[in-house]
Amino acid sequence: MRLHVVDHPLVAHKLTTLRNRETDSPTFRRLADELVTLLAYEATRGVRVEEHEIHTPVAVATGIKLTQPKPLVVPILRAGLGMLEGMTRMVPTAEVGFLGMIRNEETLEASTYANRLPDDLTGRQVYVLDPMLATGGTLAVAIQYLMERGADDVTAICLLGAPEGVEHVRQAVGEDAPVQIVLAGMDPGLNENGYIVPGLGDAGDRLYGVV
Ligand SMILES: O=P(O)(O)OC[C@H]1O[C@H](OP(=O)(O)OP(=O)(O)O)[C@H](O)[C@@H]1O
Ligand SMILES: O=c1cc[nH]c(=O)[nH]1
Ligand SMILES: [Mg+2]
Repeated sequence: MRLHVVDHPLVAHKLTTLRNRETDSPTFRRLADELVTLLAYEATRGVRVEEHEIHTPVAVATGIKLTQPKPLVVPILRAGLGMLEGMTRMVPTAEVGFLGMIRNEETLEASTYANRLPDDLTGRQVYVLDPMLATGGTLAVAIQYLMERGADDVTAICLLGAPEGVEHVRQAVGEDAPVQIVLAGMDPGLNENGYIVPGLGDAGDRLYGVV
């Protein structure tokens, strides 16, 4: 499993504004959207492509195009929905499937309440979207499920992570798993409620104006 924390001043600048408790929901949504487009650039370096011949107005040229089957993008509802548009803007031909997951705020265990994915994920390259990687329980369950269903390459794009969460996912999927986590930032840890510190609070509530 590979971890990539994006090191770029624009990403850090947008993340700082995103964290600020004074940032309102419309601005939070716009920043999450902008951040995912920047992260997508890094996260898709390994997207599968094949040679593709085209005719320019001047000559024949060999370039590349995305291969079939298309990449599959899976936002984890609710908060992951705030990253979907930014991702599909970068990879417009991707197919989109959905997982609805909720973390029990007492036990911190994740459960799945919605599942709308293609029947067969054999050999699929999957991009999972979820802004927060806290204890890692949610992402570990999601990635394990996608791989059990046949996905053979999974990249999780998250805005913020904590070391405990990354290690939990690593333990769950295994060191050699074809899994990559791309983060805009890694925070020092979690508080007693399983929230990322300093973090940005509840990503879903902030995206969708829940006070
Ligand atoms: O790493 P974990 O400890 O599992 O926590 C992270 C999860 O918690 C948040 O979702 P939440 O359960 O609050 O659902 P929501 O998207 O509906 O807000 C977040 O979007 C992740 O899915
Ligand atoms: O810090 C956290 C942890 C879990 N979910 C969130 O939205 N934020
Ligand atoms: Mg939430």
